Amino acid sequence: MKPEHFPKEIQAHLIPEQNGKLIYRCLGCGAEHSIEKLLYTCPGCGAVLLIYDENFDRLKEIPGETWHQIFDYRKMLTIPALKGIYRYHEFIGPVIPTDAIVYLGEGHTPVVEGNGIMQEKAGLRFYFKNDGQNPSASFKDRGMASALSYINYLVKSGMISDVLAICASTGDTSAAAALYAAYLKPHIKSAVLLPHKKVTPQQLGQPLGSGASVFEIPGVFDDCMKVVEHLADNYNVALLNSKNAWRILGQESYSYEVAQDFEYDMADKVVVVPIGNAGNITAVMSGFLKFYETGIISALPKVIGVQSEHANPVYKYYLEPDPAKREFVPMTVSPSVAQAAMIGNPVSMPRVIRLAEQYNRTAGGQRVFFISVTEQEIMDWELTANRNGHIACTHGGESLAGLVRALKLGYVDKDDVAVVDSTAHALKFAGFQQMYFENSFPPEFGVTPKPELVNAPTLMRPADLERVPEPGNPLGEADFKKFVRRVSDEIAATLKLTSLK
Ligand SMILES: N[C@@H](CCOP(=O)(O)O)C(=O)O
Repeated sequence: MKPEHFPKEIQAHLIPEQNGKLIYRCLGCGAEHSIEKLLYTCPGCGAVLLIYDENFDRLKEIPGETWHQIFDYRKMLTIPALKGIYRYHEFIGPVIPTDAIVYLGEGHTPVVEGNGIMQEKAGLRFYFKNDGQNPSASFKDRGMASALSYINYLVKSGMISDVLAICASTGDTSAAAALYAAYLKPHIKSAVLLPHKKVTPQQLGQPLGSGASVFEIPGVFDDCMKVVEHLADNYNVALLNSKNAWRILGQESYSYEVAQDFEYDMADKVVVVPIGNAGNITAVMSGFLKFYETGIISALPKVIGVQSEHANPVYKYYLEPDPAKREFVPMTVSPSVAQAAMIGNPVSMPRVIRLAEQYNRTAGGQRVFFISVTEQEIMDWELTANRNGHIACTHGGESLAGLVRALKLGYVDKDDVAVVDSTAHALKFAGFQQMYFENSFPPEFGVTPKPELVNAPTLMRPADLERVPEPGNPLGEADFKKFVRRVSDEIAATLKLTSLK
């Protein structure tokens, strides 16, 4: 549909204008800095930043119902720049002109309801939001679309050139960074730092395939992150981790989509996300707060942040009920099947502390909860979900395990409706499924397979057949007939099939 065919009152809002006045604000000293320079930490005190729109109040002048129509009508447009996360342009990057927006198919990921079996097992109605169906197969594409669109805008405006984008990664961020940077060739090149042997083969293949410079570093993600921070402080590089506040803006699209997916009715809703570097839960809280402040939603959903007990520094911080006594202690992580979240010192921790407090205060009571789950629970829930028609990754399993535990702890009510984040595609973490099926987990994971969740292929090679087909060496007609009949008979016997004759 063309803009002129939409209702008159919506036409004026349909194509967003370059607007807003964005600034970086320091979460430590409160100083404000211009966005014309790429900043990751406050030049004054070194604390992390968030981006605020000084003209945000103009968005409140549009009634909530009108915003619903704007976003709903934008769904029907065929303008690529507005097909992804920038459907919510006014909230994500109002300073970015539409011709600088990079769209690779990110966002608007499916929301798939758990079937009857799963809902009964979980104890409440829930949906998976499949962020593995983003272009690089994880939610990081939301943040990269935002960060790289902004960098593209700076390049197009002549403010920067020959950008070397760099990140540390447990595997998803690097795939997304390399993909978006490759699209913006030759202006942007990328380099990614990965902890050696701590990303899956699929994740290692992604930045290599996109042409990034890939560096494997001894240690864990937290060590890589320190190197990237050092590089960003001392060299001319663009840091693409979620320390870069533009990433957070893009990842807020997750909340906007959940709101739109549920017709902006967030009462009795629960949004469950795993926590690693903590950029995601930061963005989720920030996004819902912005929609609430502008009247687009009239209730704040509960937000549940889930961590594995092998990497749960955020959960441990919130174990202390008295906010004045809480102290954040980075932890040494142990091997985890939720490998992308194997992070002991999340860079966004100060943002989580700030936004969780604001979220609960705005809601008038506790709406943000933190849960820790075992490696066993993560694997069991992931495999159970996938046996019931989902494509959840281990982090999806972690989220679902967290939801079930939150229900038991009374944070969630059985009549609530939950949206569970599967942050990446199951295929990225297929190796953990294989370890489960083969009972080959190293002892430090603490995972023992449940026989009913184990699966393995059966080789059908009837012993009495002298010859079977081989590539490039087909059987003669008689041998082939025999082969088909014998293999069919064995499959039928194994599956106890009833004969039609
Ligand atoms: N899980 C992440 C770790 C880095 O997170 P980021 O959001 O700060 O980039 C990954 O996939 O690398």
